[in-house]
Amino acid sequence: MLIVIEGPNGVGKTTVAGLLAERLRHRTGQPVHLTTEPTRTRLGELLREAEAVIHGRALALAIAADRTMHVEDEIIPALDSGTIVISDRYVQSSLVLQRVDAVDLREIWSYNRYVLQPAISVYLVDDPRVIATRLAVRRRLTRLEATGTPARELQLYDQAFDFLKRQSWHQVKIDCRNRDPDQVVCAILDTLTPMLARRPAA
Ligand SMILES: Nc1ncnc2c1ncn2[C@@H]1O[C@H](COP(=O)(O)OP(=O)(O)OP(=O)(O)O)[C@@H](O)[C@H]1O
Ligand SMILES: Cc1cn([C@H]2C[C@H](O)[C@@H](COP(=O)(O)O)O2)c(=O)[nH]c1=O
Repeated sequence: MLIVIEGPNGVGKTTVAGLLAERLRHRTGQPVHLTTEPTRTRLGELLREAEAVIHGRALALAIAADRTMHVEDEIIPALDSGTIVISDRYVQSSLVLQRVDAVDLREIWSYNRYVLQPAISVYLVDDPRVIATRLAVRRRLTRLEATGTPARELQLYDQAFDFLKRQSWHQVKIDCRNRDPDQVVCAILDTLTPMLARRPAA
């Protein structure tokens, strides 16, 4: 089962993905692999380092190439061995961040349309003012964080959510307002329960 965690910069994806991995290991007794995009491969690390200078279409293509390798070399082998995979960011991130970088939504989709559909894409939302307060205390913002605003990102994420719905993606939108990370993870687990029940026992 591939679960992806999406949402604007600073909404809590990394925090929630880590906690969710722990809870799922405990609840299912099955192996859980936590991963991220850009990946921790040489290409992914290069993209993180070079995000300030690679932009627009070139970045969209490079991110899609990193994702393709991620799926083929890391995600599918883990799924094939019965492991639950959680990815911190996936396609919805591209449908937002590359748009912030002035690439058209349909063009971004054309670079991503053949990737593996996740079992569920979890979109985290919060009050843009709360997110802005979190970003304000960061020592350094990435180029794309500095270019967009939480309110604009949320607007683009909503559009990407609707777009992916039309592509028949299984998605859920989780409202994180006034919820601590534990409560957010409980809300995600509630939506995963029927899917987990259909998995063979460990
Ligand atoms: N539900 C929550 N309530 C309060 N604080 C939270 C919550 N979730 C995350 N945080 C805090 O918000 C900050 C940003 O969280 P995190 O790094 O997980 O966000 P992110 O979405 O992964 O950000 P980015 O995309 O920029 O990497 C952290 O300091 C984290 O402890
Ligand atoms: C998956 C994905 C990532 N990016 C860029 C945006 C940021 O510079 C980094 C992600 O860093 P974070 O610590 O997770 O905030 O990668 C992108 O432009 N498009 C994508 O699809």
